[in-house]
Amino acid sequence: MIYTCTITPSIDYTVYVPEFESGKLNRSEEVYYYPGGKGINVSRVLKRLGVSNQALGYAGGFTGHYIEEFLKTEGVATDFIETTEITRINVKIKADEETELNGPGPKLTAEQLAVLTEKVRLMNKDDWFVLAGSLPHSIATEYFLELAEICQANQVRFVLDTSGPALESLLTTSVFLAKPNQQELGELFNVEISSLVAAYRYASKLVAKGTQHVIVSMGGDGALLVTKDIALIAKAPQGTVVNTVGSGDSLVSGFIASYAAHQDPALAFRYGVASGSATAFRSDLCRKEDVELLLDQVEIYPFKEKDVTK
Ligand SMILES: Nc1ncnc2c1ncn2[C@@H]1O[C@H](COP(=O)(O)OP(=O)(O)OP(=O)(O)O)[C@@H](O)[C@H]1O
Ligand SMILES: O=P(O)(O)OC[C@@]1(O)O[C@H](CO)[C@@H](O)[C@@H]1O
Repeated sequence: MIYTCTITPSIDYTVYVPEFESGKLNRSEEVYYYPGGKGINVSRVLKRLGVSNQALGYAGGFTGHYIEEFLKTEGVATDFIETTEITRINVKIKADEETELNGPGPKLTAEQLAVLTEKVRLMNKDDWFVLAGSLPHSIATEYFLELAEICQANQVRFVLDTSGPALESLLTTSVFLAKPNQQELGELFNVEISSLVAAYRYASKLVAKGTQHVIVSMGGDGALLVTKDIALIAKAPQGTVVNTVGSGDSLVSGFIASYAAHQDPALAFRYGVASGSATAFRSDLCRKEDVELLLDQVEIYPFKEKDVTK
C-alpha cells in the first residue's frame, strides 16, 4: 500500500481575479475550495492515476471535516488523526502572478504523534510512506528521524517532499525519492541554484549521502533526475498555465505510480513530469487522460555536464 502523510493539510481557497492590487478591495467571481497539503495532493493524483493509497496525517475542526468528506467523495481512503485545532486555510490568488498565503501547521501532542508512529510501525517492505508538506517547527526533527528509521528498518520506501530544517537531517537516512524544487535544493546548501549544472552538482551530493532518486523540479523548465546510475533532464511540455499549485506533488505521484508498476526510473520520470505539467494546465489536479496526452511531449535526454551551458 502507498501511504501519504500530510502533517499540515489545508483547504486551498483558490481565487481567480483579473487583477490583484495589494492594499485594495479585490473581488473575485471564481473561487474553489480544494483539499490541499502536499501529501493529500499526492493521494488525490495517485487515485486519479488508478493507484489505491491511503492519506494519513492530522486534520480537525470544520475544515478538517470538509477535507475528509471531499476525499471520501473522490474515493481516496483516509485515516487522519483528529486535532482539536482547526485545519488551516491557505489562500491562493490567481491573477497575472500567483500569490500564496499559507497558514501555520497544528500544534500536536506527544500522544497524537505517537499514534502516527504506531501506524508507521505496521508498514512493511511492500509499502511506501510519502512524507510531504511542511513540518511544524514545534515538532522535534528527531521525531521525523524516528519515522524514517522505522521505514528503513522495515524496508518501507520512504519518499520525501518537504522543506525546512528537518529536511536536511532526513536526507541522511535511506530515502527512496526526494523532490526538492530548485529553491528548496538551494536552501539545503545555503546557495542559490541558478543553473542546471549547479542543480546537478547539489542533487549528486544528496545521492552521495544515500538518497536513491533525487528529482529537482524547475517549474516550466522541467526537471532533473539524478540517481547513482543516471542523470536525465526533462523539458516540460508547453501549454496554457492555469494553476501550478500541486504540480510538484503531481510529479511525485506520477513517478510513484509508474515506478510501482514498472520499476524503471526513466519511465517513471517521464510520467512524473507529464503529471506535473498536466496539473499546471488545469485549475484542479491532473487526470490520467491529461497525463497520457502529454507523455510524448516530454523531451528527455541524458545530462552531460560538458554539454550544458546554463
Ligand atoms: N509553467 C509550467 N509549464 C509546464 N509545466 C510546468 C509548469 N510549472 C510546473 N510544471 C510542471 O510541474 C513540475 C513541478 O513544478 P514545480 O517545480 O513548480 O514544483 P513545486 O515547486 O514543487 O510546486 P508545488 O509546491 O506547487 O507542488 C515541473 O517539473 C513541470 O513538469
Ligand atoms: O505550507 P506547505 O505545507 O509547505 O505547502 C502547502 C501547499 O502550498 O502545498 C500544496 C501544493 O504543493 C498546496 O495544496 C498547499 O496549500
